[in-house]
Amino acid sequence: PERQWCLSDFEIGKPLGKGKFGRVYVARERKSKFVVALKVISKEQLEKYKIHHQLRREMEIQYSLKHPNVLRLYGWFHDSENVFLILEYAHNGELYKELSRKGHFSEQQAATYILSLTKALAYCHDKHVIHRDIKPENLLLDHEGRLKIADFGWSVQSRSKRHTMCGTLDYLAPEMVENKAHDYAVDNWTLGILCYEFLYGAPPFEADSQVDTFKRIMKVDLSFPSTPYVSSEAKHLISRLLVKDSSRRLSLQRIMEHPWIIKNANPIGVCS
Ligand SMILES: CC[C@@H](NC(=O)c1cc2[nH]nc(NC(=O)c3ccc(N4CCN(C)CC4)cc3)c2s1)c1ccccc1
Repeated sequence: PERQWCLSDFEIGKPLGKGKFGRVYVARERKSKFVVALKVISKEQLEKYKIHHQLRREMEIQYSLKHPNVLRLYGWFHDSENVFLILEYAHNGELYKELSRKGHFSEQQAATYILSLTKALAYCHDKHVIHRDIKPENLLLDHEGRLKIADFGWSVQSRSKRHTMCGTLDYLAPEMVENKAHDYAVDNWTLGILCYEFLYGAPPFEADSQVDTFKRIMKVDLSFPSTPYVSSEAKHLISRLLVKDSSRRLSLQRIMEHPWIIKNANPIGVCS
């Protein structure tokens, strides 16, 4: 069976990030010198926010997923105060930092990331997992610049549960904004949002207030700026994903076969 880990097995390095629940540090396993990311969640927080079931689901889901574009969960352990998740280390950090640094991605870079995401989501949906919280903050880059989906804190095993979402509305599909039962197609909508944001540098329904974003999502108030230049194939793909009726959104399979993806994406998932 998997060996039992404990904190003294690791040398803890610098903090990598802070989420609503917990913090992540780079760490190195002493014997193998293998570098990981250690996510620490205090048991006090688990009690306070009653997120045991969410954490358990995140662990079970992420532990079972083994895909090149999904961040691995290698194991976990706990001590008297904390629960520790031993996660794959993504050496190049958060994709959104690269996006804000570059302003927007080239069509090749954007298509490569969208293809990686689509393959990862097809794999997750195959295992009846809906991530539901795909946004640039949850996308990491490994040492080769390969995209990794992280933080399955909001994912569910196919049955859609009622829950309150926190954070930005920008990525929420209409059925989630309306808190209707939703299905896998929410992730397809989000792919449309991300494709737009990768190419233009901002999400399509951004507004000054949450209420206005809400209204723009419900109206699917989509428009394409004249700069930067974006090909009509890219706009076609985005328009076939940002569709209110979830049953009419382009399927993951059809995204992989879309002319813009075929023409621009690097199939090995890494751009030169
Ligand atoms: C996605 C959020 C989630 N994060 C994880 O689970 C995370 C899991 C995981 N594995 N590897 C990571 N790597 C980094 O965070 C990272 C950040 C910056 C880096 N660089 C800075 C710039 N430099 C030029 C190159 C190196 C390198 C690695 C993270 S974050 C989370 C959830 C709850 C609490 C905290 C964090």
